Amino acid sequence: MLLHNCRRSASSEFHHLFKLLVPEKTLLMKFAFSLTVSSGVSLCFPLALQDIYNLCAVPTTSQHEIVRVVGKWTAVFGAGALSTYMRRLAIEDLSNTVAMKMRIEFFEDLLRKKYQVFGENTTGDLSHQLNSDIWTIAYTITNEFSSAMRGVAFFTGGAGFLLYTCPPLTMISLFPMMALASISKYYGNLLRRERETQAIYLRQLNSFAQERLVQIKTIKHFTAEGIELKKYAEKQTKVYNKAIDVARYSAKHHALMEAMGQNAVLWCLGYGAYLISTGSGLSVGALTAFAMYSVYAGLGFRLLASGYTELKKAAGVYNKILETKSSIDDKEEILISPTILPKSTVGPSIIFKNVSFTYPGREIPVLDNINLEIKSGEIWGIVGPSGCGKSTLFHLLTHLYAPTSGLIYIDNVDIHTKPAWWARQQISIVSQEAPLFSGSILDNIKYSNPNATMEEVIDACKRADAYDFINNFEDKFDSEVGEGGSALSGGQKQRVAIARALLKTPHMLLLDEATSGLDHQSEKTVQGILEREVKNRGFTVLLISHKIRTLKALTDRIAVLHAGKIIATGTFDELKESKHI
Ligand SMILES: Nc1ncnc2c1ncn2[C@@H]1O[C@H](COP(=O)(O)OP(=O)(O)OP(=O)(O)O)[C@@H](O)[C@H]1O
Repeated sequence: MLLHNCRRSASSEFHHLFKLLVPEKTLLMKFAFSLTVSSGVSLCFPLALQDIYNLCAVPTTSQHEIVRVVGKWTAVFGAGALSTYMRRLAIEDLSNTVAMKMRIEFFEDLLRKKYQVFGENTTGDLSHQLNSDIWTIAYTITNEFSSAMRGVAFFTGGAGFLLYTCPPLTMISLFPMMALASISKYYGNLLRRERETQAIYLRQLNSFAQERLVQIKTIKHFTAEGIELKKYAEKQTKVYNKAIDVARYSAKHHALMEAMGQNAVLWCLGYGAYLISTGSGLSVGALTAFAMYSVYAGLGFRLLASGYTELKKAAGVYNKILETKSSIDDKEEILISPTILPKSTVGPSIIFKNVSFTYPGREIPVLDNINLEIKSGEIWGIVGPSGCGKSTLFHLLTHLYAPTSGLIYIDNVDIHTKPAWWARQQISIVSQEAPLFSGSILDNIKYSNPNATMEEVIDACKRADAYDFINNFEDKFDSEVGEGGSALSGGQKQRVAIARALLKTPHMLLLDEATSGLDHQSEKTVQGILEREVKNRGFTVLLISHKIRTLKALTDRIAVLHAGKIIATGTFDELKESKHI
């Protein structure tokens, strides 16, 4: 019963895996055809040897006969070489096609994943799955599958020939193969378990390295290179030790397989020699072909066994990918080609009604029964001590998370009755980090509006006070910003981020401590830009700031948050009077 279940689960695992090949019908047909021909031709090799040996055994053989036999087999092996070429090409095409399609589909799945479920996997883990794991699967279901199929052909062809020509000899050469079967099964299971652990260690190493390289500046600031190197070396040693365990089992497996395979031939030849010596009628040519077929049968068995082990491993890796893939509930609708909204004359109203929120996996609510009514085009300040939930309010408005209870309205529309992009499309957010992508300044600015004209880009840059410094760069708008914008100063990065936010023609502007990471001069510049833009109105503004000057100069009203609750709302002067700010 247990065995039956194991077989059933292995076949359903493989079924999942091979479904990946189904769409590639043309390539599969090329592959199947070339595999059949090349395996068939390989199986003929011992027959060719048998022919030649038999010619040698007859001293009166004519030269013409030798040329004819050699010519016939040369043509057969020529066709075999052609089919091997086709098979290799079809396999490579298949693996790369499967990997390409899987990667695009997986990447799309990641982009569709709701932000709130994203945090369950580290980025290192995801990029390992996207690159390495998908390649392992694509490679295995093509290359290893091809080897396993050749194994089937060699084993059945070889064993069939043996049985047909001399059953007693067959029993002798197949006996070591029975031993091989149980050895392979034992080591196959052991290796699969060990390799799974090895893959986990490798992923941990990958995630660690990726995070450290992203944070290289922090490492340098804390002169922590030595500590990080030690940690990396420890993790790498764990990977190495596991790899050696795997290698040890694998080496034992191969050594036993080799010894058994050689013994199969040796015992078979020995017994064959005995049969010839007893005058049984067995020819030297037939014995040679027989010995070669027993090699084929052994080799076929070996290919089949290792193909099976590798396919099981790939099935495990594929299961992990299927687990990472989002369920329907974890996905959100995405815009394939973003549409830019027309400029609004006045921004929308925003209402938070009895909104409470607890982060997934946490128990204590971060926001507790928030009620806020922001009128169309108003500028609101959000203030409160660190950790009181100010940024979380923005996360809910931009639909990155859904409230645990309560409703959020934009222009009297409950945002959760709309796809997530509906709210995001109307919002531009400028935060402390100014996250940029590697690429040119122009790429980064047009990120919010890929169809913008150069005039619109220049206008946004002028409004963001970025035009002059961009123009002073040697490559102007084509200048590279470096990874994460590392080739720009903090103030320049922030101004590029503001230009990008403005080019989107937002209906709502969310400013999250947009100037707090800057030096005094840059802060003054960026502050000035924001004051100018915010005063221009045309959008509703929510701004998180600790700066009294900003709050006084810009806001119509302010909400004071404390431990996730709104404890006061009013104008700057009212709140000053009541000593809330
Ligand atoms: N992704 C998250 N998962 C779990 N808890 C989180 C997450 N993000 C924030 N928190 C917690 O929620 C609380 C509010 O965080 P939030 O970033 O909203 O505070 P804030 O008022 O903006 O703080 P600051 O002024 O320091 O930026 C904090 O206690 C924080 O630890």
